[in-house]
Amino acid sequence: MLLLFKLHLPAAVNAWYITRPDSCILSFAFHLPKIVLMSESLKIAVHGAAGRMGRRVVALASADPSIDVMGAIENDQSALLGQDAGDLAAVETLGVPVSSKWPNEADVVIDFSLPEAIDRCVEKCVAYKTALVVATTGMTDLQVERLQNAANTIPVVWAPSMSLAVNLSMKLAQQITEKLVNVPGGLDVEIIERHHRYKADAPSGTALKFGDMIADKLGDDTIHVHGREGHTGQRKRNEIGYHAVRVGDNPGEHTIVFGMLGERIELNVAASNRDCYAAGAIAAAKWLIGRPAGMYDMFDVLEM
Ligand SMILES: NC(=O)C1=CN([C@@H]2O[C@H](COP(=O)(O)OP(=O)(O)OC[C@H]3O[C@@H](n4cnc5c(N)ncnc54)[C@H](OP(=O)(O)O)[C@@H]3O)[C@@H](O)[C@H]2O)C=CC1
Ligand SMILES: O=C(O)C1=N[C@H](C(=O)O)C[C@H](O)C1
Repeated sequence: MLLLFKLHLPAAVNAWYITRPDSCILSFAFHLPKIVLMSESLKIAVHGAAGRMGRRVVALASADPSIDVMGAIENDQSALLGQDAGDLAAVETLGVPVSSKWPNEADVVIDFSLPEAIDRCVEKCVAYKTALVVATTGMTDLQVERLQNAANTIPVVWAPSMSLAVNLSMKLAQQITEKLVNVPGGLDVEIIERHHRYKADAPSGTALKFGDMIADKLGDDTIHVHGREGHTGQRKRNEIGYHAVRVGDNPGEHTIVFGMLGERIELNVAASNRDCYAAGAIAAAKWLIGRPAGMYDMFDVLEM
């Protein structure tokens, strides 16, 4: 029997190979990419599998015939340990129990967890040379540094929003800023984000990324101001203001206000449900397989 597999190499070599199964080398040593047998399903483990996002990833991934959801990782205190991940996600029973044990056979881990959970996830993925999609927001600078170090060893996609519409809007926001940065009378940029009442971090990772990308075009002296209260004095020319609204079950909405004297533009991007993020993370997982170690984002995945 012959098996087909695809090999992604750092250089311009990226081709289809044919080999016999008994001569397959499943992974190269340190720094080199895994070779994934394309005749097999992509083995995905979900970190934070019982959470709001984890359940949607399980639901969408289990409906994809090219994916085998083989791990559903949760914290060792979770009341949901042992429950079937498919049942929790309200799809078919998958025979994959929610567990705190790390599945060492995964090709990719998709993480939608919490900052307090991310370090172990990164360590395990490095230890097992597993590709990693990180969607968790609110990480500390040190955690980001650790993730960046991990990307020297494994391929990582890291983005505060996996949504196509959000990533496109980020590019549009940069273009708008570029066009308006020197407008007579000056430009005021404010970012309003709205999320569900359960969200733990503020402002959203997405709002911060919008702010960073806009600041790139505004200039190095940009000041990031989080909310306003009291006798604040006049707004400074070089501020970006952030406002975090927490209401009901909003799955995520961002409005970037570009205010000028006499007119304004509001760029609004809103999710109707969480599937835009789950689908984006699954696309990132597929894209990541076979890539060399490195830090990637959704602009890479979406080729923007
Ligand atoms: N990049 C993107 O596109 C998106 C990112 N997000 C981000 O994803 C993260 C998760 O969001 P959401 O699903 O709403 O949050 P949830 O709180 O619903 O889910 C987080 C899950 O992680 C679990 N968890 C806690 N500790 C650990 C651990 N040590 N190991 C494994 N799992 C653990 C939690 O379990 P328990 O409840 O028992 O603590 C919970 O089930 C947030 O940071 C959010 O901002 C969300 C949407 C889109
Ligand atoms: O917690 C959420 O829900 C979301 N978090 C992400 C963020 O902080 O940017 C992405 C999305 O907006 C939903």
